[in-house]
Amino acid sequence: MSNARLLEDMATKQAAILVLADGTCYRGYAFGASGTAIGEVVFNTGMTGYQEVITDPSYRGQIVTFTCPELGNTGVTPEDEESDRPQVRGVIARNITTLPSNWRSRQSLPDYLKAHNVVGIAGIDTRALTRKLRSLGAMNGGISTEILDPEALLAKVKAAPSMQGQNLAQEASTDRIYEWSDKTLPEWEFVEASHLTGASLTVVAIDFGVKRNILRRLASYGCRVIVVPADTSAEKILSYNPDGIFLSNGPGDPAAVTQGIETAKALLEANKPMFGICLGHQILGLSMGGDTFKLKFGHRGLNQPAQNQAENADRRVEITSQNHGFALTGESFEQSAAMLTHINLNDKTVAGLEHKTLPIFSVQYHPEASPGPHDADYLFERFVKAMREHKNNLVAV
Ligand SMILES: N[C@@H](CCC(=O)O)C(=O)O
Repeated sequence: MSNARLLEDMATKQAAILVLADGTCYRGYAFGASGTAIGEVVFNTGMTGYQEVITDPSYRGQIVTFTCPELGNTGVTPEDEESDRPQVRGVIARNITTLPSNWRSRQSLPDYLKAHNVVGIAGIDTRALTRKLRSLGAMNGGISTEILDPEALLAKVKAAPSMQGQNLAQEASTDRIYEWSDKTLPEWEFVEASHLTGASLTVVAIDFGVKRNILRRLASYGCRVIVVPADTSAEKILSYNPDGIFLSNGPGDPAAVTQGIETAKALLEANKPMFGICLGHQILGLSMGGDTFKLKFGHRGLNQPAQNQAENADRRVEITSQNHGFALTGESFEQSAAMLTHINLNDKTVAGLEHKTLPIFSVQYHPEASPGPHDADYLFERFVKAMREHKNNLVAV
């Protein structure tokens, strides 16, 4: 979109402002709901998948700015939601399309956000904003269509809590236990290889803010997936006699999810296959004696390189989908029960772990993609294999 068109849009549309905690103010125009949203401003560099990002529970409490220059082109499709509603506090875009071109779309992005009371601001140079966040670090910010005085909005931004120390997993979690069944899962999504069938395998998935595509990928192997709230006790989880336990992604600071960490510790004793993704990976790492820290600006995008450290993997690099602001400290595992299996090649942070003796492993990235590349999808197969082997061994004993 040309600058002239941008200026014209800004003249005809409702004004909105974005203020960062360092006092910088950006002016743009509103889309979605009117109002004010305050949260941690983080950038996502993916060129596709705005709908999956907006509905990903791991983004709770955050205002997401997209470097993708235009959002809304493919509208909103209910089957593509990663949860039942938008989870982000607010959306920052360079440009917004109000007339989607996609036969599957049921609603435009602005209408969807309006219906769910999510404030958006467009007309922002999101690439310049991203460069700023990269050099100064992710910080709180606010977008508003009603407080157009930058100083007044800045006061609200300054009063907002930092992401560090926030336990958001409980509020993102389910409040009831349910069995995942995806009536919309197409036939071709089921894995055909009979030796790998997950039929007769039961997985208990601890929901810290789970993305639907993870549950879909587990179900695609034929596993029975029982989803339980974040505060479910190890005893209750084990009462389902699961063949494997899955720890999901989720929002907030992993170190603050103390109950989840205690549960994971107790589950380690059960000697069952366990698999963790993102927050679930961090919680598993913390339960095995590791530490976490806050990254300067996080990893959120679809092209993060994770290198497999295993000898037999030949240092293969997986291009991965990521969304996290915290990470495990590599050194904290030197004396622990776990070892590092993957590292992020961009900054050498921990991207994967595995228990030295038990069938327990986890990754900081999102093998279910949605959006993103499928390089790491083999991890679901690995989990199903681990559960199958474990079950066969129990039968053989
Ligand atoms: N909330 C955690 C994990 C994110 C996730 O599970 O997607 C972080 O920002 O590091």
